[in-house]
This record gives sequence, C-alpha cells and structure tokens, in this order.
Amino acid sequence: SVQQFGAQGVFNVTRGEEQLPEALISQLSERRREIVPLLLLNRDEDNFSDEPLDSTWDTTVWDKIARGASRASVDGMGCDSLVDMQALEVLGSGYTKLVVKANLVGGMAVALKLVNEQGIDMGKCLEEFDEPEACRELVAYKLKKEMVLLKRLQHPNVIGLRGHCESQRRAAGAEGGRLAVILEQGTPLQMIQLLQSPWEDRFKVCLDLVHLLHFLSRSPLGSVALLDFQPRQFVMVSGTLKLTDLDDISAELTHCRAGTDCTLLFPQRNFTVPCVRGVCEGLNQKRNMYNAYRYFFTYLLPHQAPPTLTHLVDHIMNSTGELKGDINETVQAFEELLAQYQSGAHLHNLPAAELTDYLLLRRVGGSGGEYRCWLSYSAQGCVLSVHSPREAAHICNSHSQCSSFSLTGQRTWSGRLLASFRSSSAQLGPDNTSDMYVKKTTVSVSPSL
Ligand SMILES: Nc1ncnc2c1ncn2[C@@H]1O[C@H](COP(=O)(O)OP(=O)(O)OP(=O)(O)O)[C@@H](O)[C@H]1O
Repeated sequence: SVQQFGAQGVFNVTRGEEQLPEALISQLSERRREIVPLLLLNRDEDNFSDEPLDSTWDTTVWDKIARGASRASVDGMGCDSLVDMQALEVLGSGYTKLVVKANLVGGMAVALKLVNEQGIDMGKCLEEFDEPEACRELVAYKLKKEMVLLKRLQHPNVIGLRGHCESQRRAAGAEGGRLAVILEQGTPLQMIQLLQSPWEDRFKVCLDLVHLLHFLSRSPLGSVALLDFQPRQFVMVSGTLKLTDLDDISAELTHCRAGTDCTLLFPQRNFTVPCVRGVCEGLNQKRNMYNAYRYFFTYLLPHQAPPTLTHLVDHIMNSTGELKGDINETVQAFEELLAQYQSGAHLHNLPAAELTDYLLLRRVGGSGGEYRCWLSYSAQGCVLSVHSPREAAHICNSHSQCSSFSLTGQRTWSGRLLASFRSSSAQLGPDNTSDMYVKKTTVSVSPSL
C-alpha cells in the first residue's frame, strides 16, 4: 500500500485489487471460490456460481449470508453490539485466528474471533507479499468460511454463531476488511484438567463428541471430515463440548477404483474402507471416529470407569480403535453405557447390608471434617457422584477416614446425586436441604439435634 501524509498523520491508502501481485490475487480468488459450494445449497442460489469472483464478490456473499441469517434466526449481532464492550482478554490463538473474551453492554459474554496478526498464516503472507491489508483479507476468508460453515452446521455440539462485524472494505483513509466473528463464549478444552476430572465428566465429553460425529456424518453438507482433529479445536460451554474451529473440514467424497485407493493413514495404524460404486464408503466418518478414539477415548474413557461397566467401555474402545463399527453403532454403544450408568443396574451386586451400618438423620448437614479424595468434584473435600445412598455407603466404607456422608439433592448432568463424605471430626447441624448418613459405629450426635 502507498503511504500518504495527511492531517491525521500517516495512514494507508489501499491499492485496487488489480494492482496487487498476481499470485496474491489468485490466492484471494481461490479462497472466495472455496466458499461458493458452501453457499450453493439453497435453490434460490442456483446461479450464484456464474458471478465473477472479483473484489465486489464480498457484498454478494454477505448479502446471501445475511439472508440466510434471517431464515435461521441466528447471527443477529452486528457492529452495534460491540460498541462500548468491555474487558477484553485473550482466550486462545492459533495459526490463523485470535480469540478474545468480551463483555457486551447489557452483560452478555461473547467470544470474538479475529485475524491473528501474529499468527503463522498472516506471517507467511506478509513474508511473501508484504501487503498487510490484502494479507489480512486473505486470512479473513478462513474466518468467513468458518462463519458460513457455522451457519450450515448448527448443532448443540458446534459453537453458536451470534453475529459478525466487518469494517467497511477499503474506505478512504481507513484500513478495510477487519472482521470480528461473534460467538458464544466457551473455555478452551484442557486435557490435563479433564484427566483429573471424575469419570462421569470425561464420559460426557466423549458422548458429546460421538453425537457431534453422528451429526457430521449426515450433515446438510454431506458426510464431513474434520481434517485437523485435535482437542484444541474444541471448547466447553456450560459442561458441553463444542467444536469451534471449522475452517479445516472437508465434505468431499474420495473417488476410487479399488479398495486400495481407500486407505486411511494414521501414524500408528492404517485402515482400508471398501470402494463402493467408485466412492470410498464412509471414509470421512471413519477418519473422524479413529481420531476421536486416539485423541479422546483412549485418554478419557477407560481410566476409573465403574468396574461393572468396563465390559461396555472395552467394547467401545475395541470397536472404535479397530474401526469395526460405524458411527450409528458407536452412538448406540454410548447410549447403552449411559443408560446402564443412569439406571444403577450395574450396582446390583453391592452388598445390600452396607446401608444398614448408617443412621439416617433427615434435614441435617455437616461442616468441617472434610478430607480429600481422588477425582472429587470439590477441591476442598471429598464430593463424588452416586446413584443412591447405598452406593454412597459402599464408598464411605471403602475410605478409611469416612464416617458420614450427606446428600443435598444436587445432581450431576446424568442425574446422579452428589454426596459429600466427611470424617469423624465433622460437626452436624440442622440443614433443611440435606440428609446425613452417619456410621453407627462412630455416632455421637450432638444434643442440639
Ligand atoms: N468460542 C470460544 N470460546 C473460548 N475460546 C475459544 C473459542 N473459540 C476458540 N477458542 C480458543 O481459541 C483458540 C484458537 O481458535 P481457532 O482454533 O479457531 O484458531 P485457529 O487459528 O484455527 O487455530 P489452529 O492453529 O489450531 O487451527 C482455540 O484453540 C480455543 O482454545
């Protein structure tokens, strides 16, 4: 761009697109072209591909997107929503994008996705062309593609699109083409933290992932593969796993002449899927499933699974790790595991007599006497999820420090009860929200009760 000196100091005046290096023009055009098929799903967009893909193209695209928005009744927020927003803080960044946290006027918390000026994508383009504005525009196409995909692939396990704000392209004296995509806010997935979470929460992440893969296997775009499948492409929103990085996905079919053309290559394993009527059958779906196995299930599922459910967990590990079943069978296996876990049927073998070792004190709570236990829901004390008082009694009996436990009616996502376990130094007192079970051998009920 040409540097000019004016009353407001130095600013950039953008050159017309035709003056940019040819290689950069062709990359811009290629990025625009990538978005076209994603927009061509509605009948009213039949003739869209005939339009020239020059710099006026954006207006047409955003028109289409805005019209899509009114139909889908999402993406309602625009630049106005970002006026006077507060408390920007970086949530994450990658090769292409920077994600910041913003509190909008009215208190709504959102995530803004922007071009990462310090990212690898931007760096490469600048190194090659030294055209900051055009490079930003080139990188912003990945954000635009992601926006279109977020609209096409709406699902509870895909991050919600709230809107977008784009500064006027190439306005005189201003840097144009700055784009902020407004998303629901999540927290980046922390694998280390997840590994230290209760099995139930780790199972939920895997269950959410399976539901997402099921949707992607038959999405409005066809069967979609996540090409860059890593935990960092996901965030958690109120305990639900959501996919947030969609710029690197493919809905393409792989054509073949024989099964040998349909090989999935992974670092440790290769798989071949059948070639059916010239197309590799289920290739995208299987690629996603094996990635789910190697990045998620192996770490999250077997460790500390309820002993009586390990046969179901083993079955899932085996069928996904060997790609034996399809995604429908995998969803079924997960649902079966969930149903068993929720029903408590797996606990029938627990000794029935254990609960009789405890005295039930209704509307009594405890304070003090906290001790820490592995995979607790609370960092201070021992809080675990249980199916019933009977299971809690079994757990209490297995902890040497435990002499009582209380149930407050608080439940986990799957409906199990949260139980707080305490040692004999706990003080008991009236509490309308809690029932206390005290080991009869240690009972010393205070006179106030
Ligand atoms: N809605 C969100 N809420 C909170 N954090 C988010 C959100 N979306 C993304 N992030 C965080 O920002 C990071 C970067 O986002 P994203 O993955 O879209 O960028 P990218 O440049 O495509 O990354 P990569 O180099 O991994 O492909 C993510 O890894 C995630 O931790």
